[in-house]
Amino acid sequence: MPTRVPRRSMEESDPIANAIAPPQNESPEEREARIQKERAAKQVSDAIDAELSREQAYERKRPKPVKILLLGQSESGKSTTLKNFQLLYEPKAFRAERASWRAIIQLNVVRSIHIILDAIGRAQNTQDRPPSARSSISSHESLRLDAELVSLKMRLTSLLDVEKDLMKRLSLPGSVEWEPTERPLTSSPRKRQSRELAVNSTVAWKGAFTRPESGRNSCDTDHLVDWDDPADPGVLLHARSEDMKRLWEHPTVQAILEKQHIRLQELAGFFLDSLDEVTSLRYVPTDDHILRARLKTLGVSEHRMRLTDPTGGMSRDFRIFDVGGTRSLRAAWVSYFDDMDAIIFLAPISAFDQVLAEEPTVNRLADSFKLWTSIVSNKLLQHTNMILFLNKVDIMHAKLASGIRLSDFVDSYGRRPNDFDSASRYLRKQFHLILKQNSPIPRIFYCHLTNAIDTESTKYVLAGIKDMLMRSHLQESHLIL
Ligand SMILES: Nc1nc2c(ncn2[C@@H]2O[C@H](COP(=O)(O)OP(=O)(O)OP(=O)(O)O)[C@@H](O)[C@H]2O)c(=O)[nH]1
Ligand SMILES: [Mg+2]
Repeated sequence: MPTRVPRRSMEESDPIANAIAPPQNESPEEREARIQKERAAKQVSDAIDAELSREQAYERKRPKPVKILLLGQSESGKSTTLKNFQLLYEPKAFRAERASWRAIIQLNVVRSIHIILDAIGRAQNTQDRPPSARSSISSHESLRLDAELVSLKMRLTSLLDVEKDLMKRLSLPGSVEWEPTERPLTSSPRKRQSRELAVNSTVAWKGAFTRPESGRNSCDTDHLVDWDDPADPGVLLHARSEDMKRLWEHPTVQAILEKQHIRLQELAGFFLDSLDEVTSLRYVPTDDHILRARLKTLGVSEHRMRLTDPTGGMSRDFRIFDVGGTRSLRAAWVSYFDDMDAIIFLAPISAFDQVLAEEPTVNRLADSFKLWTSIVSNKLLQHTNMILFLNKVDIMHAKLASGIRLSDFVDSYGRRPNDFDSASRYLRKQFHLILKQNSPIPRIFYCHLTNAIDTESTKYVLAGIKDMLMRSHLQESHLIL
């Protein structure tokens, strides 16, 4: 026969009731004081509840933010486009970050110098080999390093310390990584190993270089940098400025770079033509320099800004998402596809003769076409506005003008003229065709030829996009007819 378990009292079975039960043997005065306290606590709790419901009601009534996702392969210009948005709509905050960008530009300079030193090293190795070993790379044989070049090389090796110092300051735990990247600058089979700095966008790395007392909205750029810092790498860069210039302008260096197919001017974060400014003692980057600074993105960063519609005077919250474009990071994009109002897809058309840093067998333009196809055909994005930026048109102009032929890399271009208008029209048509043939439901093709480091022209493109999105967003919210 089952034995009956006696029912426990409420206090015994419920630990919460147990905890808040009045103490035993309470005197009438103690009871009164307790009741007063409980009444006051309930008033506070009711006030918090009322505030929460008011906030929830406000959130429900408030129009949803306009969401924009920036997509495209690595180095396509996503972060640069975000910088343009910030410069246009949050100029104070953008400029308050100059000290951090100063450090990145210094790193970019040192990286370019290292690429040159590595190239000289390779040329020297070739020269030092016995003639029998040199026969297969005979194009390097005519190069001779003069005494000046050898001593420049030795002196500039000290810049390694600048790199180390900047890295130490940037290296908040988990904030940055050195990405070992293959960096072949052309489709040439020759591979070169070089390292590129990448920052995890979720970490506040920018704080490492801004003086705490300067504040985020400080406009006084001179106060952003700690000029008395004895470890400021700007001092050594200034001391080596002439050496760097002589190295970069040295005819033998130019010949070595050409022979090794290295086009430094096209490299992200190229500042060797601005060494006077960048290495001056009290250098603070201009807006243009910040746009040209290169820092690879890891992860996804969200930027919030409040934009105003100039006609109706209405304001809307905008959220812009910037992602890392390297192949290994693309799987993370899909979790941001839901609920986006627009995607700005960047295809750097000047990269038609380059390969991916992370996958040296893949042509960069082919990768952009493939990526665009997969984005426009994605069902999760069928209602999302697609805005295509055919970016880096400045480099495209220069490349075609220098005689590099699009048809050598894009067979279907055939015998069309090798000028910018024909080439850009052709590529634009190909991207349009892909959109038409692959979109799950018909959509408008918005396309702009852009140079994201040119603030003036980009300003108009972004303002147009903002107005278009604001209007369609308001219509959807039934706030305008
Ligand atoms: N000349 C030129 N340079 C550009 C243009 N757009 C971007 N850049 C430069 O190209 C480099 C790469 O741009 P980013 O914006 O960092 O590229 P990203 O797409 O964010 O790259 P990941 O973060 O690796 O995905 C930067 O140094 C930019 O200054 C352009 O239209 N013309
Ligand atoms: Mg980026």
